[in-house]
Amino acid sequence: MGLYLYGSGGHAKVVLEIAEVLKLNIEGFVDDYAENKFLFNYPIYSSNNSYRNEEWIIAIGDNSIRKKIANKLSGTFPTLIHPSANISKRCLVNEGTVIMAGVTVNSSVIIGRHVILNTNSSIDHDCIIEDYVHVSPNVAIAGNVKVGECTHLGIGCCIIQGVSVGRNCIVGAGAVVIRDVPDGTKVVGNPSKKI
Ligand SMILES: CC(=O)SCCNC(=O)CCNC(=O)[C@H](O)C(C)(C)COP(=O)(O)OP(=O)(O)OC[C@H]1O[C@@H](n2cnc3c(N)ncnc32)[C@H](O)[C@@H]1OP(=O)(O)O
Repeated sequence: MGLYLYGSGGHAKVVLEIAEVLKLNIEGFVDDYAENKFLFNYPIYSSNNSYRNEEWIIAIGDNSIRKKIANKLSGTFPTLIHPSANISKRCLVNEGTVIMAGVTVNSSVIIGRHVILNTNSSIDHDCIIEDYVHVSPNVAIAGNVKVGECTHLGIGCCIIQGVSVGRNCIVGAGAVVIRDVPDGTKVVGNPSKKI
């Protein structure tokens, strides 16, 4: 049984390289919208093929699409952790989550299902990162922060300790979050404000 990557876009290319460095048995990609039949010599299949209890990584950056696909796929969802990531032995990483090169996760953190911890992001002690969150490259999250389901933290933003960011939020690139962010809010700037 091999691993299928659902999606064949830019994010999937980066996920592929983690699977390769981990020497996993990669079957190929699944993408109904791909223009080509292959990506880097791996086949791109249709989602209409018959799949039985396969291993999947949903390699799509958009949180709501990732959630939708997770809810319709059956099989197993491994976690992919790049060997250069520095993950505390006292944290919990749930199924389907991808952790990219250079990420740091410190003690007592809980990471949900199908989360993306993108390149060089840093998550400090006692944080809770809920399902389907995307933490973009170079994000810095201080201790005791909570990030709600499906929230996107934009590239290079930072969040001070103890703050709670709600569900379905967007934190803009480079934002500095110093206060709680309610569910469904888009914030930008330093200090971050709703737009
Ligand atoms: C590996 C990867 O590629 S991972 C993906 C990484 N990508 C990201 O992190 C993208 C993050 N996205 C952003 O920062 C976006 O700008 C968003 C989502 C915050 C806003 O996007 P939109 O809703 O389309 O807003 P829009 O571009 O219309 O801007 C609205 C206003 O907010 C301002 N604004 C937008 N983003 C930011 C930002 N990051 N910081 C400060 N101000 C911003 C704009 O200048 C504009 O201000 P104005 O009305 O005074 O002209």
